[in-house]
Amino acid sequence: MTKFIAAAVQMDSQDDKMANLAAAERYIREAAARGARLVVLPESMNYIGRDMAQEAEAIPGGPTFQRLSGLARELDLWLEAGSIYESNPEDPARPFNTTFLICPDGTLAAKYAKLHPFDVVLPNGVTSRESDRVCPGKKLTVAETDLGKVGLGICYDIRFGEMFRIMALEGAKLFAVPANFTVNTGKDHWEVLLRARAIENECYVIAPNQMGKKPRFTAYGNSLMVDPWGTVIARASDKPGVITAEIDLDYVTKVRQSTFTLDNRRPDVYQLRKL
Ligand SMILES: NC(=O)CCC(=O)C(=O)O
Repeated sequence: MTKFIAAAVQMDSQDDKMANLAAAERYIREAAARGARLVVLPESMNYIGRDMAQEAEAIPGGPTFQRLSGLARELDLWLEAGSIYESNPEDPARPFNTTFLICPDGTLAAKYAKLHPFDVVLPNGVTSRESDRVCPGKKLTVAETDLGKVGLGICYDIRFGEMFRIMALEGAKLFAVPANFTVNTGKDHWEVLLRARAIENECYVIAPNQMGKKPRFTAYGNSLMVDPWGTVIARASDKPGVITAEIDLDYVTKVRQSTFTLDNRRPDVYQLRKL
């Protein structure tokens, strides 16, 4: 399928998992009613609080996976489930922050654990040490779907251009980047980073963000969908909700055949290495 509708869901998730899942279900149903074949949820969609380890679940198999899998099957769509905390048997106190893609038949297509924990000291004095509470993943993930190859990243990952370039070289034409991006950084960096990743890799970017006050910072909202030319094709308001836009994979080819940023690289002079 070269043309389809995709949706990004902006949420204000808090520490009530049942309420977050009920909200996600409402938005997924709304996206399906608006014709979406692919729905992308934000980072930490089912829980934002201080007990990450306690709230961690198995993927697949856990209750959040089961509920979302049932919805993907019922609504016959691809569901990129934002991220949840995934149980980590080797270090139970530090779960993974994992995003996962569910096929329309309800099975798991792919999962990806955030590679880059949000370990920063922000200009407003806020310090984040996600790696104290979350175990970083160890591999990149490009999911095969009947909508094309989808490269997966989570929030702070968007700052690491190498990762997205490698996924583009592996065939991704679309990146799904669920986020819980801060207001403090987001006002200057969010849109610029998303558009840069889209332009330099000539890919669509679907980036649903959290909004509202969280325990450690306020989330920026402004969920975006960007096309391979870098044009913003959908932007959320300052409320939770669904944005949709048409994805046209032929347009990816058209842009790639105009600016040639993937073809005109100079691997004889510099190279990206995946270890
Ligand atoms: N949840 C995150 O990874 C936050 C990333 C963020 O806000 C940033 O500025 O980067």
